[in-house]
This record gives sequence, structure tokens and C-alpha cells, in this order.
Amino acid sequence: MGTQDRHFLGVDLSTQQLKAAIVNDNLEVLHEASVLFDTDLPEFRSQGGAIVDKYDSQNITAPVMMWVKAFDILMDRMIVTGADFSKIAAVSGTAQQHGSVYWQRGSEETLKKLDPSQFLHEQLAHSFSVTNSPIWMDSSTTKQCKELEEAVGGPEELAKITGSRAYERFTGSQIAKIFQTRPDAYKNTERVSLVSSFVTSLFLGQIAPIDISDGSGMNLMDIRTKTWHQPLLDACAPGLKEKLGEPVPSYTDIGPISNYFAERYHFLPKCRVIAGTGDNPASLVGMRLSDGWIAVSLGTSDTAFLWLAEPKLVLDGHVLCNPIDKDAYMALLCFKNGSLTRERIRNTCTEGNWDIFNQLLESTPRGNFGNMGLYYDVQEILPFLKGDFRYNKTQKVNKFSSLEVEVRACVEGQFIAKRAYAEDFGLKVGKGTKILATGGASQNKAILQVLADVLNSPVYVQEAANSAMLGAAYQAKHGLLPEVSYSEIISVLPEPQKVCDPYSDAEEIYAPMTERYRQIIKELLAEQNCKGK
Ligand SMILES: O=C(CO)[C@@H](O)[C@H](O)CF
Repeated sequence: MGTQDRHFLGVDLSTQQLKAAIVNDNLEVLHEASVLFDTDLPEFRSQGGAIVDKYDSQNITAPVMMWVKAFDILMDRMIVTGADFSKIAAVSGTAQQHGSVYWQRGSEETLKKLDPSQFLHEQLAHSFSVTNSPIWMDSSTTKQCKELEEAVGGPEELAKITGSRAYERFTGSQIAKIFQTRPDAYKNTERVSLVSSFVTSLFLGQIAPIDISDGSGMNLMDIRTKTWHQPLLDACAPGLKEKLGEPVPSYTDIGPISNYFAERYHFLPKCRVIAGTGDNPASLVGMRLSDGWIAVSLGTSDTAFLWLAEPKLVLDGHVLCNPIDKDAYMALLCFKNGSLTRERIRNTCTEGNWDIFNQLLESTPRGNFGNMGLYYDVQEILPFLKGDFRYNKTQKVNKFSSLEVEVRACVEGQFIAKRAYAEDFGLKVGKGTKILATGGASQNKAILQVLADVLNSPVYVQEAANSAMLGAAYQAKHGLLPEVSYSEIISVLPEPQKVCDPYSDAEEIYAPMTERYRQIIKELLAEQNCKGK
């Protein structure tokens, strides 16, 4: 296959949808398709792609068969766009981080012998020992988190080894909870995948390895040796190492595409499958981050991340292995209450109209007359709080005086939190720093202006907002051509475009608001700890 008609496929299994893009050798997007879980697969009754347990709102999962069925639909939708899979030289995947898939004993044999004349969902319906996969929105594993930290001597020790203290959404505590509460399901589990390696397993026709970047979001892997830390595996469940398999660098060529995809969709048998990775590492691949840049992904969860040459010990935030250079790292800050919270405020203040939301946002001054709001629909990660908290210039209040104050308080509050944790993480915001925004809300200029003001830095966007999905497609080329450097591979991409600069008064407004935010959080966490006692 000549380079001019060498295409690459990237598939992104995110929280709300499964989407795919095909790019040509110049990384130009040729075809895209998506499957929205809630509306295209209503029989699973997901909301935002997730199922919240009606008896325990901290217990949040997603039906794995919803993801499998979405695959069948996605491939057919790609065909409708005119995709020619025979030109695909390599495919890779990305997915929401931390979620886990539990393959039933014997399912790898099923994967190897899939019948091309049938849908995936018809053949994999009995391949999962856990039918509802725990996902990153879950926060029901505080007990298991404590056990993990105790296993190695405390949160700092755990952060030193794995890059993070224990977090409820991380896969280690989720596996431990399944072993403790559903021992038979765990016993019947042949292999455990992350959602990203679940995606590549389908293409590979066998259980694919976990990559080191997504794997470092499990509280199980030593980020320096890139190997599982046995005392942590033992603290979760017996025989876990065999179920996880060995982690691999994120650009590893893990084998040829399965016969199923070759025969059913006419991929060439020589099409290669490249290891998948998590959505945030894939976004780093999809964006051209270098020193002085901070990436902010505004999606279901909001995240901020940047490239690190060396790991840094933090207790609020994460250090992951780098998806591009296996000897480098990346810093990650994750906020659960992202776009779904912005949409909730939009719905309550504007009956669901983004144009009115933006008008209200732009009708209020920077600093919002001293009002601050913190809105946590689901248990937040940073900080570990849930509920709405509103403050006027001097004190806590139950509600704000106007809709426009509420709208600005939501957006400013989300970005002030990012600034506070980013600065605590050692990131430098302000002069010389540039922000690269991605994710759905990065197409909203009014929101980006607030981001620029709060972080006192210019905001850039790149052509496509789907940086994770495109990152997977770029990773497919990066993995296929190990002799070509990553920077050379993405050198064909257009430079990010500047969208807005901060106003000159931004720093004098938001530096003190960031300090006030820190004080408020300290008081709220102290209050919560007292209630918990
Ligand atoms: O938990 C997260 C990162 O730590 C989220 O960004 C998920 O990856 C979103 F899918």
C-alpha cells in the first residue's frame, strides 16, 4: 500500500459515545462517525452513557454490551460515510480511563473464532463475567482505597509508587470491590481489560495488553519500572497479575487485525493493531504539547494536563506514564463535574439554550461582583465534595440574585479550581504560559474567554475538538512506523489557532479569587470530615 493511500483508524470509546475517525497519511480527516449511547441504544437506559445505581448514587457503571452493540453500529456507519477499510494500514483505540471489563472464562476463544457473518453483540453476549462495568464516575470504593494505601504505607507512598494516592475511580479499588462483593464473578473472570484495551481486543481478536499510560491510572503499576507492583495486586485480589497480562508501551504494535474484521469489513489482513490508551493520554498525543503549554480538555469530565520529563509527588492530581515517550510522564488533573454540570446550569438558567447562556455569561463582569459558586452534581474528585455551594462577597448564600450571576459563578468556579490545583501541582500560569483547549466546550468562545482570564494566559484551539479520537488515529501511524519520530509524524498538522487573550485586569481579579477558593475548600472539607466522624 503506497503512502498516498495509507489510512489510519482511531476509535474513541468515551463516556457518552463511541466515535471513530479515519485520517490519511497527512493526518487529514477523511471520515467520521459516532454512536450516542443514550439515543442510539435506548434499551440500555443510560444517562450520559452511565447507569447510576438507584439505591447508591456513588455506584456508577456502564453495560459492556452497550459498548459492544455500539461497535456494530459504528462500523456500519463508517461504511455509510464511504470508508474503505482496505486502505487502513493501522488502527488504534482510546477510551475513558479507569473503567474495567471482566472477560468470562473461555471468552478469549470466542474472540479468536468470531463468525464474520454475525454481529459482535450476537457472539459476545455471554463473554463477560461482570455485565455492568464500573466506570470512572464511580466513587463507591473508599474502603478499598484505604486498603490499598495501607498495603504500601499510606497515600504518599502509594503516590510515590503509582503516581497517585488512592482514588475511588481507579481500577485497583474497583477490582478489589468486585473480588470482595462478587467472588464468583471474579473467579469466573479469565482476564481484566481497561476500556481502552477492551477496544483493541475487539480489533485484535484476542485479549489485548494494557498500555503503560492508561495502566498508570489503576493505582497498581510502578510508574518507574512500568511493571505491576505485586503488594498492590495482592491487596486487591488473588491471581490478578495473570488476569491483567503484562503492560506495554502505548505505541506498541500488538498484532494483525482479526480475521473477523478482515472478512466482515474488508480490512487487509496485514492491517496492524496498535495498543490503545486512555482518553487523556490520547489527547496529549492528539495535541502538540511542549514546555509552557497546558492542555485543558472540556468534556464530560474536565481535565488539565501537560508533559513532564520526571514524575512529581502530588496528592491532588496524577502522574501518568507518557503515551508518546515511554521514559517521560504526564501530569493529569481530573474534575468529574464538567460538561454535564455546565449543561445543568444552562438548563436551569436558560431552558437549555447555549446562546442565552453565553449572553448571560458575557453580561456579567470578570469576578462576578465577588460571587463564587461550586457545583458538584456527582461526587467530585478535586475536591472530594458533592452538592452546590454559593458565596457572595462575604458569606455563604443559598442562591444568587440573578441567573447571570449563577451562570458566571459556574464557569468561573470550574476554572478557578483548575488554576488552584494546577498551581499546587507546580504548573506556572500567567505570562509565557499558553492554554490549548479541546473537548466539546472548546468550541464555545465565551467559555474560553473566562478560561483565559482565570488562568491569565492566552487560549488556543486546534482544528478538531476531538483530540482523544484523533490522538488514537495519530498513535496508529506512530505505532506502525517506530522508525519515524512522533514530532515528525505530527509535523504535518496545522499550528493551533489563538482564540482569545486574557484581559489586562484578569490577574488582579482572579489571583485573590483563587486564594479565596482555597480557603473555602479547606473549610468545606473540614466541615465534611467533622460530619463524617
Ligand atoms: O477519570 C478521568 C481521568 O482520570 C476522566 O478524564 C475519564 O478518563 C473520562 F473518561
